[in-house]
Amino acid sequence: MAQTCKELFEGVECTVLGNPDDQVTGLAYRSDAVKPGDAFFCIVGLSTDGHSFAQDAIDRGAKVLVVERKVYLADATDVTEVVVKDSRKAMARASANFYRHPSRAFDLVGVTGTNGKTTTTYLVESIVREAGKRTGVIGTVGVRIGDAAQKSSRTTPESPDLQRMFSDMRDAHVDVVAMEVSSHALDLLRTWGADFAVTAFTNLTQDHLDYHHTFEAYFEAKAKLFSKDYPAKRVICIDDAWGRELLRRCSAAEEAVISTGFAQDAQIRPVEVDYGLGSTTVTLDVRGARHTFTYPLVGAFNVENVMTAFGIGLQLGFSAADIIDALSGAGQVPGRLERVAGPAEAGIGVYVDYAHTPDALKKAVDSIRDLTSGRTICVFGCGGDRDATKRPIMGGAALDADYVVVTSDNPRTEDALAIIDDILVGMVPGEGRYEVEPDRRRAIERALRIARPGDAVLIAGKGHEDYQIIGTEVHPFDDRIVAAQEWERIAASAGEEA
Ligand SMILES: CC(=O)N[C@H]1[C@@H](OP(=O)(O)OP(=O)(O)OC[C@H]2O[C@@H](n3ccc(=O)[nH]c3=O)[C@H](O)[C@@H]2O)O[C@H](CO)[C@@H](O)[C@@H]1O[C@H](C)C(=O)N[C@@H](C)C(=O)N[C@H](CCC(=O)O)C(=O)O
Ligand SMILES: Nc1ncnc2c1ncn2[C@@H]1O[C@H](COP(=O)(O)OP(=O)(O)OP(=O)(O)O)[C@@H](O)[C@H]1O
Ligand SMILES: N[C@H](CCC[C@H](N)C(=O)O)C(=O)O
Ligand SMILES: [Mg+2]
Repeated sequence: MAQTCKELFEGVECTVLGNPDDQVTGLAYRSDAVKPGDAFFCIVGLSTDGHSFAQDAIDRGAKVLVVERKVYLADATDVTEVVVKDSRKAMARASANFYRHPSRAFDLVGVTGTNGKTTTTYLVESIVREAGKRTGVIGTVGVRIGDAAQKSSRTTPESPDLQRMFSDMRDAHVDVVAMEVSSHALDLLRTWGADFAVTAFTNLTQDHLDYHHTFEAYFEAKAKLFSKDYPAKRVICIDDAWGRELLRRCSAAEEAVISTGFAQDAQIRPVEVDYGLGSTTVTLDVRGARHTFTYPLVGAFNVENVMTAFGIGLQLGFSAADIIDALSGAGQVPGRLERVAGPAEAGIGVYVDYAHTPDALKKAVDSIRDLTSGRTICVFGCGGDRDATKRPIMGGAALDADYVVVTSDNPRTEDALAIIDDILVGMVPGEGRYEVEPDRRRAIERALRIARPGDAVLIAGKGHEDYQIIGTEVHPFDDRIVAAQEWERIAASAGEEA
């Protein structure tokens, strides 16, 4: 794929210093990833300034530099400089231009909110597939085109990566792409220039205050997906005040909105819910029509996700009957209340879940506790180099369980014990109902040893992750595998003792 500078920057306000007919063969935003013929975007970042890597990019063969200020490289006369106001915005638009607006070739669904994005995109995927259509999925668990999966290091990739994925999906004749849109992505313009058919909101509770600083700024980042920058049909869960505010804004703009939630005035709302251990039966009122069905997800929060997915399905033009068939047969979302098989035979429910925010942890613990006859034991920790203010609140939320083993998540470059100290600040009223075991494998073992038939163990925070980041090293670690291994060891030693 190659384009002239002129084609690449169509629609971008810019000054081209050099030859506008120069051919660009690729896009890069990290100097060490530059290939000969690339355009390199110099981005003023949060920790460093991409302009200072311009020479490195040229040394690696960059043909075009996109800059917010001229870098005047003395020995780079054959390099074209494109001066723009905002490198990120220019990068997003140029990426869409470079791949020739692939998101116009399918229906793009964007799901945002603090929790529930991954789950909702998986449910949307089931709905589309049930109708015999092709899907693409982009999010925390990875990228999928039909059944072909790729790993991805971001929930929402940077714009050149995102548009390349869209282009691959267009080539695969995908009909609908369901993607998660993180608040970082909206703030950093990763989805700028993408054409959405439907955008959906799940909820807003505390997370990422290290990045956004205030709740209002966090909300306004999410709200961008519902602004005139992203015209689309909308689905909004109105169970919190932020969803209601979005509904107000979209209704004022006379947009096609479906509201969902437990709220009495939601257009899709539950009339009756019967929560089971492995499934839930719900009667939904869908704009006046009643539908009763059973689907294989548990917990009240998943009722919200199911309703949001239902709304997205309707906005995409699928019938209620097809949506219900799909939701009834939806598969397990990896690492979301995923049951570990071994202990189940001994009457102990062990669940791995990705709850890594206060609201998610509270809801996950409460959902398990409500379904368990015995005690609920929770193992969790908090990630390092991320919002530290959520740690004590998560400590308090975990105490909804009968017993808690506080451990490490991904400490990253922070001291694991210091993170645990932050968590314990919120656990004072729970004196005697928790213990600390910083080694995550030992903590999981400990919880499994404490559990008796009828009890449940919730291992929270890492869900589908198959690694643990300690310092800057990435070690293999998968809660589901570790729990199965530790259970096997415990069961074997119990067998020997008997
Ligand atoms: C907070 C955040 O999102 N930061 C993103 C941001 O980094 P930054 O502004 O700090 O960039 P920087 O390090 O100052 O560098 C400035 C520029 O110089 C470039 N550079 C830097 C070094 C070098 O040697 N050469 C070089 O060219 C960088 O590529 C960058 O373009 O821009 C970079 C690319 O330009 C991203 O890689 C980076 O994501 C970092 C790695 C990250 O961890 N992001 C996470 C928090 C994130 O986005 N998470 C959300 C999930 C949220 C959720 O669902 O819970 C996600 O969507 O994944
Ligand atoms: N609608 C919801 N409301 C509150 N908590 C939820 C909801 N849906 C899921 N959760 C909880 O949040 C965890 C993460 O769910 P999911 O992965 O679907 O969310 P996400 O928004 O994609 O998260 P991330 O920001 O990490 O991408 C689940 O494991 C569960 O504990
Ligand atoms: N998308 C989330 C993932 C957190 C998962 C948790 N295991 C951690 O490492 O903190 C984030 O970047 O905040
Ligand atoms: Mg996700």
